[in-house]
Amino acid sequence: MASRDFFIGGNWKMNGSVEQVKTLVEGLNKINVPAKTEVVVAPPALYIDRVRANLKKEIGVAAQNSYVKASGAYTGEISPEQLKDLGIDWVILGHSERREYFAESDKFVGEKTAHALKAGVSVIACIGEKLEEREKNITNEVVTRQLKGVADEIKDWTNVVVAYEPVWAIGTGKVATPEQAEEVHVTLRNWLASNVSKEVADSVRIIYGGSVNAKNAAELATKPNIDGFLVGGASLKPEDFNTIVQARS
Ligand SMILES: O=C(CO)COP(=O)(O)O
Repeated sequence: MASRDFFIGGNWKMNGSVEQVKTLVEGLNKINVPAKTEVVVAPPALYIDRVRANLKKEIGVAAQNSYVKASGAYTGEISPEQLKDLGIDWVILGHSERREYFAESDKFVGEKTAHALKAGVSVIACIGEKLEEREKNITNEVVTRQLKGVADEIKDWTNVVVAYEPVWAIGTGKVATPEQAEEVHVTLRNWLASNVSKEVADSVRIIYGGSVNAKNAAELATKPNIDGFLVGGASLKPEDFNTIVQARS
C-alpha cells in the first residue's frame, strides 16, 4: 500500500439548497473516516459557513474557487484570507469547468494556487485533458503543461493535492480505466521528479476524478499512484460517498 495518505474530496459544484445541505451534512456526519485517510467536501460558497459549523471536524471543508487578492474591489470574488477567517482550510483551483466556462489560464490557476498557499489554505489543483486532446495523443503534453502552470508559481508542495480529472470522464459516466488513470499519474510523478524534486514527486498526492462512484472506486484505489479521488455526482449521495471513502480500507 502506498505510504501517502488517501485523500477523498467531494465537489458539490453548484448543487444544493438549505434543506439538501442539511440532509447531506447529517449523512456525512455518520461517516467513519478511516486511519490514514483525509476527507474534504466542497459546498457552494453560499453554504460553506453552515457546512463548517455543522459538519464533524474529522471532515474538512473546501471552497470551489478563490481569488489572487486578500481583499478589495473585486466584485463577486472570495479571498483565501476570508476562507481562513471562516475556518476553511482547503480550496479547489483550476477545475476544468472554471477553465472552460470562466477562461482560467494555466498561469492564473498557478497564481491562485500560490496566493491560497500563502494565505494558509491548502489547494486541490485540478488538471486534465479534453477528449479531442486524448484522441490526438497529446494527453501527457496537456497535463504536464497544466502542472507546470502551478509549478512555475510555487516552491512548497506540502499543502497541494493534484487532481487528475480527464474532461471526457467528468459527469459522463465514462470513467477512466484504472490503467489509463495510473498511466497519467505516473507521467505526472515523473514530471515532478524531473522538474521539481524527487521528494515532491514521491510525497504529493495525485487523486483521480471523473465519474468515480461506489462501484468503481475500490478497483481504481488498487493502483499504486492513485492516492484518492475527487468526486462530483456521487459526493451528493452520502452512502455512495462513504463507500468511496472506505475504498482503500
Ligand atoms: O468534476 C468532478 C469532480 O471535481 C467529477 O465529477 P463527476 O464525479 O460527477 O464525474
